[in-house]
Amino acid sequence: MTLSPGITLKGQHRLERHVLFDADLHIPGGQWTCLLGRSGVGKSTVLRLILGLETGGEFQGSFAATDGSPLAGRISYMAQSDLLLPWLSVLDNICIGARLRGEPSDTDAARAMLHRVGLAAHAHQKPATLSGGMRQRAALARTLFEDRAIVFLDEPFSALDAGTRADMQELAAEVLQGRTVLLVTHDPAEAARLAHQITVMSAQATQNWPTPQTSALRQINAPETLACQAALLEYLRGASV
Ligand SMILES: Nc1ncnc2c1ncn2[C@@H]1O[C@H](COP(=O)(O)OP(=O)(O)OP(=O)(O)O)[C@@H](O)[C@H]1O
Repeated sequence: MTLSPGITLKGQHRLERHVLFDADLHIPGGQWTCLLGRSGVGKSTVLRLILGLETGGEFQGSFAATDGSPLAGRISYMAQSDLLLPWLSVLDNICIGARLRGEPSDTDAARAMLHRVGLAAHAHQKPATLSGGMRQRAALARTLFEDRAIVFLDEPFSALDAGTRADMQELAAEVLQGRTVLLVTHDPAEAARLAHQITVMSAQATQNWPTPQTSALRQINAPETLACQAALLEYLRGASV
């Protein structure tokens, strides 16, 4: 795999007449950055901006990969809604990226990924026959299967029960090792466990929060993980959008 670049973004995003956020983001290459902040502050908008998708507003500023090459085509994206195509089987949804690019897809590898997210027995079902958590795991499998240098995950574990969530965090950390990951989450415990960098976003600024000294992926019950989680939660409860 080629080295995963970092991303910088600096500027102001306006929605109609008001400033939604003023951001100065430095996302390090090859690491996990967890982005937190109050609902509606613009976390998903940051992802959509960098992806070149519609945001409903206007951005004045710039963003770029730190290696100077275009970002287009190097990012895989898992949105909050699973975006599974209802007329395709789960397995065909996993392979959709290759199919859209006109490339052959490695069905065995796709099946192996489905196995890893616990959906091997559901490969030929349509998304509508799955539970919300199963659909989210199918979307995660599709994103991991894309094998890109940069990965954007927007609340990817939000529909999962606690045990499955911990399992999927570990799977994603393993598969995406060395990738540049930008994870939007509302869960301080998730950030404390997974992040190399924690960034808290408000309307006025983006600021980095101290991560534990230990290396990610951290033990859920390690004292430094719990301390980071508690301090972050306390801060977020007091933070305004
Ligand atoms: N396509 C759009 N058109 C107009 N406004 C939009 C559009 N997408 C998002 N917004 C608005 O931009 C603001 C930020 O939305 P965004 O989804 O980025 O927030 P968020 O921090 O990710 O929220 P949450 O944590 O609830 O997912 C909200 O006020 C939202 O209504």
